[in-house]
Order: sequence, then C-alpha cells, then structure tokens
Amino acid sequence: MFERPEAGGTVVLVSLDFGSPDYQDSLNELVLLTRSAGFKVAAVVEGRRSKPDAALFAGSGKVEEVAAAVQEHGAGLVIFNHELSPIQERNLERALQCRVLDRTALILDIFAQRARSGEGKLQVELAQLKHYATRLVRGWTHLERQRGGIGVRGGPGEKQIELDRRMLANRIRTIEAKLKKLEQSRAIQRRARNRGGVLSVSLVGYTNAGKSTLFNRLTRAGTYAADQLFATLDTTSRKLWLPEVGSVVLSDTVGFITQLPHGLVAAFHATLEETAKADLLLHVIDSASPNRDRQIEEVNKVLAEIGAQDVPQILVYNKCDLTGAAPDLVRDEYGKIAAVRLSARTGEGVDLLKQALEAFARAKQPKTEIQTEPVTDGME
Ligand SMILES: Nc1nc2c(ncn2[C@@H]2O[C@H](COP(=O)(O)OP(=O)(O)OP(=O)(O)O)[C@@H](O)[C@H]2O)c(=O)[nH]1
Ligand SMILES: [Mg+2]
Repeated sequence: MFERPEAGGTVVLVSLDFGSPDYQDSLNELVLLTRSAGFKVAAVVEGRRSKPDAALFAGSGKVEEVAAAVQEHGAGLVIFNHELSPIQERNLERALQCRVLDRTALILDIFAQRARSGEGKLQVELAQLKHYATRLVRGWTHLERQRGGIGVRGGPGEKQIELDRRMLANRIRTIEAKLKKLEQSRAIQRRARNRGGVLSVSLVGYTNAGKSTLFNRLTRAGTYAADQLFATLDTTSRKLWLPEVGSVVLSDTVGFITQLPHGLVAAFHATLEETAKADLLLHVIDSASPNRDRQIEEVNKVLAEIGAQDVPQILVYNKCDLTGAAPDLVRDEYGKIAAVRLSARTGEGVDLLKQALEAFARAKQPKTEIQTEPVTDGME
C-alpha cells in the first residue's frame, strides 16, 4: 500500500513498556538498529501498557500521539519495537497514513541490505518469503471469515491469494533446494580441511562486538567493519598462519542479537552450523558495552540453539582501549587459557590471542604426533 521508504528517511519509533526489565536496553537497541538500516530517528513515542491492544497494538490515544509526531516531522515510516500481527500492521498503516514496520521486518530489511554472497542473499530472501507467507495465509483466513466461511469459493481475491501462495511456496522450495546444495559442498570442503588436520576457529559474538575488526587484524583481510549492527552477514573464512602451528582457518560470522526473529535463526542455520563444527570459538565481547553480561548470555543461548554449546571457547574481551584495562591473558584452574583482553582497534593484546591459539593447537594435536614432551595442558 505504501512505498518502501528511502534510506536516509525520517522515522518515528514506538516503544511500549510492558514491565520487562530489559525494556530500556531493547529500546536503545531499536535506535541502533534503525540507524544501521540508514534511517534518521525523528522522535520516539513511548508508553506503558499491561498488554497489547488487539486492533492497534497501542491504545488509540497513543496512536494519535504517534500520528501527531509523524505529521510534525514529515516522517515516512513508523517502526514498532515489537512484533505486530498482520492485522495490527494494516490497521496502523490506515490510522497513521504511512508505512509501518515491526522489529522483525526492520531486522530483515537490514539483512537484505547487507547480504553479499549468493548464499547470504538466498538465506535472507528465504526468511523474507517466510515472513510474508505467514502474513498472506493469515490475511487469507481473515478474508475468508469476512466472506462467510470456507464454503464460499471462487471470489477473485481468493484466487489471487491462492496463486500468490503457490508461487511463494514454489520459490521457497527452490531456494531451500539451492541452499541444501551449497551446504553439501561446504561439508565436502570441511571434510577435506579436516583430513588435512587444519584447525578451524570461528569468531562469534554479539553484533558490533568487533569480530570483523579482529578478523582483519589477524588476517589482514578487508572485511567490512563498521559501527552498524549486522555489518557482517556472510561467513568469511581465511587462512591464518601461526609460526608453531601452521595454518588455521579463521571464520568471521554474523553477529547475534536479542530477539533475533525465529525465521532468521533458521535461515542462517546453514552458515551458523559452520560455527557449531569449529574446533574452537573465539567469543568476542564488547567489554565497553553497558550490556556486556546480557550480551554474553544471549550469545551462549544462540550457541546452544545451534548445537555449539560444547565447542571450546576462549572469551575475547575486546575494546580494552575504551575501558582502560591493560591487555591480559586469563587461565582457568587447569591452566588452560580461558580469556584474553585486547583491543582489535589498536592491536594491543592481539599477540596474547595468537599465543592462546598456539597453546590450544598444541594441546589439541593427537598424542602420537608429540614426541618430545607429554601434554600437560600447563597443569602443574
Ligand atoms: N574503540 C574500539 N572500537 C572497536 C574495537 N574493535 C572494534 N571496534 C569498533 O566497533 C565497531 C564494530 O566493529 P565490527 O568489527 O564491525 O563488529 P562486528 O562484531 O563484526 O559487528 P557485526 O558484523 O555487525 O556483527 C566498529 O566501529 C569498530 O571500529 C576496539 O578494540 N576498540
Ligand atoms: Mg562483522
């Protein structure tokens, strides 16, 4: 009904507090997401409710307040910090006379802008189609009810929607088949690498933690690093050479975020599976973020969802230039390196991380290959 707003366009954000302790964090994150998508935030309309309104999500007084803000700032888009039902979205667009997006659609929009590789683009398209398909189906049952039940057939609207649904379903199947093929060829590559005994290390972490900056630091590759959420969408892998160990395959991955839409997690499953099969995860943390601990938890939750909870982790407390803490290396009670504090931006502490990788690789080598000294894991 409304055109997709231009990047750089002005938007009004709407965020309602239903009493969740994470409310302020999720609002701050929405502002960052909106900027990352290339929009300017003109106003934030906030409110408090016990539960969403069935028709408009917000109360009608709140919707009037939003409409006034849209008018005042000449906004072309309103973004809700929540999931809207298709009906709420439609009612709101009618009431506000402008395009309305929910949080999921905003994240999908960012993903669509960022995907670079063929596979990444297919994954995003799949997530978008699935998002759209549920809307169409729900819209359809809604129409059906208006027409007086399932018995009434043959209206032109229904035929069109039925056709759209079939086309969508076909496209979804085609994409899924293509993704499956890509996944298989990646599995073959992975097997070849494993046979060669090459260690695989994945950088994981919350979006904006500094994974790509660290990846570049370690490999000197020109991966897109930016102060945006979801700057990286495709898994990039490069070989890194460590003096005592030889080659290591290092992968940069998509960042995690709270309330990542479910369809998206599924869509990126194939890419994230790489992560689950790595020998070691470098869990990169923005130690300067006020939400540091919540973000660590969230990342571990997603790792568990993709079956990577048992892959060994080294925590990388990044951005130590901002916190003022000196680079450092922390061992656990068994002498294994558990965490490294560094700054990917200035490079201080990156040598410690290389040491940690070397120590991990040495400990992981099959015992038969070790001739001179037994593996002690640094235990004494
Ligand atoms: N001060 C400081 N800034 C850093 C450091 N590392 C990264 N940054 C900045 O943090 C922002 C995010 O960095 P990225 O490397 O793109 O983060 P990412 O984890 O790859 O983010 P996504 O790809 O969006 O998940 C950029 O503006 C970086 O310049 C650091 O050690 N110190
Ligand atoms: Mg990145």
